[in-house]
Order: sequence, then structure tokens, then C-alpha cells
Amino acid sequence: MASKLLRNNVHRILGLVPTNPNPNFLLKRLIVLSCQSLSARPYSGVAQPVPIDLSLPEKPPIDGGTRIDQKNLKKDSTSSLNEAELAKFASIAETWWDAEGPFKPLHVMNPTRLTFIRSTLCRHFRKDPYCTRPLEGLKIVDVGCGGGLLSEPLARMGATVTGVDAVEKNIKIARLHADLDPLTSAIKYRCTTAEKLVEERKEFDAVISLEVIEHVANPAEFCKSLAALTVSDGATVISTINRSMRSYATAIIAAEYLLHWLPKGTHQWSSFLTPEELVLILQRASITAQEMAGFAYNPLTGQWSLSDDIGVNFIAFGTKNQ
Ligand SMILES: C[S@@+](CC[C@H](N)C(=O)[O-])C[C@H]1O[C@@H](n2cnc3c(N)ncnc32)[C@H](O)[C@@H]1O
Ligand SMILES: [Mg+2]
Repeated sequence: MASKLLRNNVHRILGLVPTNPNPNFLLKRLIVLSCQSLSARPYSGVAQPVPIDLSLPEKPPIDGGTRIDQKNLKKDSTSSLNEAELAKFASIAETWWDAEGPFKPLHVMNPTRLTFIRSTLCRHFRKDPYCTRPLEGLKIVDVGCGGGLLSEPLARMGATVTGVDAVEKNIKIARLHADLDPLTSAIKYRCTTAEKLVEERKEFDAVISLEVIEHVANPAEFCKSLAALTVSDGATVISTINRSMRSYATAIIAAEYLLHWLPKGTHQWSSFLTPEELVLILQRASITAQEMAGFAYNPLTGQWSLSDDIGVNFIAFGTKNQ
């Protein structure tokens, strides 16, 4: 009797399916398992020298068609704007804070990317990562902030945060949400672009842009703007998706078409940058990449962790040359 009970429930005991599995659950886990590199090493926390192929041709600007024609979008200085990409984000703007909605992957990845940001910024700016407000005294801009998923925890960690996004709806949602908590209500949100801030001669100790560069019209120009916003010896942090065969299988086929984690068409594989390309365009913009980490997904726990495997999702920390 006991052994029969055990046999029938072994999959639940092992945590492979929830108590009320839906019919596709096991299939989905198998898909992720087969796409994910199971050999991903945990993040060593050591700055990785990234090989730079200086003969690499500059990636041509991705033609996103005409600029978005929304009356609520500031249209001056639009070199990074890609109309088609912005329209996708505008159409799902109400769902930013729905932890089970289209932005679920960002919600789930947030603690992991914050770990990387906190540790790299604290090390660079000589701050204590273990205190309650480790980023106190730092002026940070979150470029392409969306609904403020990153801006808010940065503000809670003590930073003076400005969040900017090219989609007005995102900024409205971000403002409403941040105002719910006195710890985040001081965040300044603006519907604008990095280029526009450069024209206004704004500067920040740290410039952070997560999961944005693969959606802009011209990544190299975008990086130049991020660099111009960074004070001398300040920090720039960028996360994106590697243009690898594995990212095609996981970030597009699995995430969009099989698992429906993201709306279909969220990402264009050709718009992804390899880590080497990112390092190179940052270098050309006077930012020296100092450290890079990958994000590894554990299909059994549904959690992300930092990894040395930069084959799919990765994050880079660089400093502005003095
Ligand atoms: C995938 S979301 C990432 C949001 C946020 N950075 C995060 O990781 O939680 C990309 C965001 O970048 C914004 N965006 C795209 N192109 C932009 C540009 N050229 N300038 C400013 N924001 C842009 C989009 O509107 C969208 O909110
Ligand atoms: Mg993206």
C-alpha cells in the first residue's frame, strides 16, 4: 500500500510537477530541460576577460521602419527609437506589475539581476553591499525602465533614481506604482530617450539599461548615448540576449512559441548581440567592460541564478574611461 502510494506520487515528491499538474506541464519542463544547457557552471564572481575580435564588422543598424507616430512620444532626438518595437511594449503596458503576465520573466529574473548590479556597483563605488541602503549617494538612470521593475528596488537600495522610457504609457504605470510606496515615490520618471538626456547634458554615476538594447534601432549609437550619460569612471550596466543557436532555441522557440512565457514576436533573433559585439561597441563608446555574467534557468525550481555561461541571457558591467 505504502509502496504503491510512493510509486504513484514519486514525480510529485521529486518536485517535477505541482500538486494539480496541467496536462502540458511535464512536456513543458522537458522542453526547457532539453533546451537548457545542464552543464551551466555557477557564477564564479570573477571578472571574465571577454575575447574581443577587433576584425568584427560593425553590426549594421537595424531598420525599424518609420519612427513611432504617437502624439505622446517625444519625437526629437530619436536615433534609438524603433517604432515596431515600441508598439509591442505599448500594447501590453497595463500588465507591467502582473507577476504572472507577459513580463513574468523579468519579475522572476529581477532578484538575480539585482544581485549582479548590487555587487558590481558596491565593489566599484566602494560601498557595503550588506547594509540596508547599499546604493545610497549614487545617482542612477534606468534607461528603458518600462513599468519600473528595476527602478523601484534600486530606489529601495538608496539610489537617487531617474527612470526613462520612450513609451508614455509605461511611464504612467511606473509613476502610479512607485507612488504607492514612500520608499519609491521619489523616483523621477520621464518619457524620453537616452539621446535626449545627453542633449540636456545630464550625467549619472551609473547608467543601467536592462533588456532594452535588443529593441533599439541602432545599438552602437545607443551605447554612445549611455556612455555620454555616464560620469568619468562611472558605471554602465547592460543586459540582453546573446545571438547564439541556443538563444534561438530557448529565448524564441521555447519562450515564445512552446511555453508562451512571452508574446510571440517579442524578440527578433537578428537583433541580439553577442557578448563580443557588445564589448566592442561599448569599447568604441569609451566604456570598458569589466565583468560579465550569464543567467541560468533551473527548470526544476523555476528560478534564475548567475552563471559563467553567457550563451543566452547575459549582463555586463563596464566603466567609463577616464
Ligand atoms: C523588455 S523592456 C525592459 C524593461 C526594463 N528595463 C526591465 O528590464 O524591467 C524594454 C523597454 O525598453 C523601452 N524602450 C525600447 N526602446 C527604447 C528607446 N530607444 N529608448 C527608451 N526606451 C526604449 C520599451 O518601451 C520597454 O519598456
Ligand atoms: Mg527583450
